[in-house]
Amino acid sequence: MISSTPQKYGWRGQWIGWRNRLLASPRFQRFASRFPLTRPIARRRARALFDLVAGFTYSQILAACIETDLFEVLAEGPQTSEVIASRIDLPLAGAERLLRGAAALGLVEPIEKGWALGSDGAALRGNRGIAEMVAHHHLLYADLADPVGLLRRGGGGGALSGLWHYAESPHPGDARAVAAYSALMAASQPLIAAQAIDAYPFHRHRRLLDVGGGEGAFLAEVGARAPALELGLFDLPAVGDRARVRFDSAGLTKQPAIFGGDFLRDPLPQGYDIISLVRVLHDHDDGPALELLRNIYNALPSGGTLLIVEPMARTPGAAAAGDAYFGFYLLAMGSGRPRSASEIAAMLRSARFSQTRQIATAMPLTTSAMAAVR
Ligand SMILES: CC(C)=CCC/C(C)=C/CC/C(C)=C/C=C/C(C)=C/C=C/C=C(C)/C=C/C=C(C)/C=C/C=C(C)/C=C/CC(C)(C)O
Ligand SMILES: C[S@@+](CC[C@H](N)C(=O)[O-])C[C@H]1O[C@@H](n2cnc3c(N)ncnc32)[C@H](O)[C@@H]1O
Repeated sequence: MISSTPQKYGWRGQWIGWRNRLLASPRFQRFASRFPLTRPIARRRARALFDLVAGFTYSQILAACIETDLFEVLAEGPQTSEVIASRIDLPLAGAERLLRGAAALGLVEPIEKGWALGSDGAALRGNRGIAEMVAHHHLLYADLADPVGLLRRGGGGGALSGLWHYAESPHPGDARAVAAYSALMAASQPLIAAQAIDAYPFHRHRRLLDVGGGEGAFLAEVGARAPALELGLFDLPAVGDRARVRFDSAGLTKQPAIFGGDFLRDPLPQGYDIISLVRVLHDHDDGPALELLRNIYNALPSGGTLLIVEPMARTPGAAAAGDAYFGFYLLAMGSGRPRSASEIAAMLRSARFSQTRQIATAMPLTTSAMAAVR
């Protein structure tokens, strides 16, 4: 065990110590909750702390709404408790308990003689990918039942890692193994693609290669927005096969080229003036991540662009998503970590890229972007 030697952290450390002693004092808390000027602040902070303590219950109420298809039922219009109970296949008491809980969270709304979809329920329903994410969270939830154990083990080895470890298995070509994860990624891709397309001028390029492009959901969206762009996709062979099926039915003007291989071992195809890495870099530990960046550097022409799109750590206003959610998600997955924009920029420089620049996106909570030039 490392002994904690007293250290001096300057005036900021002293201020934090004084502030924390005050905030922890029951007498101060009692005073602040009663004094009219501090009462709103005390209530707000208590509410935020309560959400932190009880948030897993809220998530499970949401999971029950998704599993029972409650939002779909309410999207047809307001309904009585009795009708809802029969439609979502719960006893009346159970349905009413769920409806009350969901109403408290803004997901549904009580209305005369019944219930309607709430405003957050409606926003959530508008993004199908979120429902898919919620539905697969039972895997992460199981892994997080023992968070300290997970941290001690260094992550992985649990329910979530089983979903994606095909990529590191000795036979990563198994169609069944890749199906669930690839479908999940494709379903959640619209959340990401729309922001990347709004933020980055793809039409200025001629040929785009999406590395780790999954089933091709990202390319299909970019292709629809920039039809002159020639498209290519690189992923494991079994995943590429799934992309072929999607492209066949997507009605793109030109069929994208599909390359099957291992981006850590095989050379990437050349002749593309932009390569994208969408939700890929953060899946990998630093060593393989740097290998991948070097592989991309070697494939790009001089002046070619690498575009990295993924949630990033320490993003102002989105640190809870980057550092807390994705930090622990990737821990449970068993490899990778969310990196900050400056960490990614440093990795890009060690892979000999230049002109790294962050690209502002509309929703950094789920998507940040960075470009660099060979
Ligand atoms: C109309 C009236 C009366 C008033 C209008 C007022 C007004 C302007 C309201 C705004 C309403 C509005 C437009 C709301 C919009 C809400 C939105 C866009 C909400 C979006 C929420 C997004 C969420 C919750 C996203 C969640 C994403 C998750 C959990 C993603 C998980 C991704 C994973 C696990 C990816 C894994 C990839 C891997 C494996 C790590 O590589
Ligand atoms: C998190 S998914 C992202 C998929 C897609 N870009 C998206 O955002 O929906 C990571 C992708 O990288 C692929 N992948 C992982 N390891 C790989 C490897 N060594 N070689 C090629 N592709 C790999 C996976 O098959 C998967 O499609």
